[in-house]
Amino acid sequence: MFDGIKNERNMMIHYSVVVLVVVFGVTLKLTVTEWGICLILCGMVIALEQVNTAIEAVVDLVTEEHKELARLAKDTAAGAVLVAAITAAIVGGLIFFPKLAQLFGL
Ligand SMILES: Nc1ncnc2c1ncn2[C@@H]1O[C@H](COP(=O)(O)OP(=O)(O)OP(=O)(O)O)[C@@H](O)[C@H]1O
Repeated sequence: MFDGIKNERNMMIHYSVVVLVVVFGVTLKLTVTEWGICLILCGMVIALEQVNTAIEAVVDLVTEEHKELARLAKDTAAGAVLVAAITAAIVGGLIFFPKLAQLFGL
């Protein structure tokens, strides 16, 4: 599951965010639907990070030369993780910000 320092660091960041989501989710009393959405998004980001790691490994296995297709494969896989992470952050904000604002009376 954890391969390489950078990938291990990325996974630790993802799992730290999951812990924060669970802590804030319990504190702010998310509904079942909100829990479902948050868990799907967390799972999507972590799964895509694993696919990204797999694609990097396969590319490095196939060639160590500098090739356009290798660059395309790695950058597209990394881009997929980024798109998922940005989507998760936006949807997480839509769920958590109104509850936080209400909690702090804003
Ligand atoms: N064989 C290659 N041919 C062409 N470009 C490459 C190749 N290997 C890596 N690159 C380029 O260098 C960047 C960094 O490659 P590296 O193998 O270090 O991936 P990485 O930093 O672990 O990836 P990421 O940060 O996207 O998860 C890639 O995103 C890609 O643009």
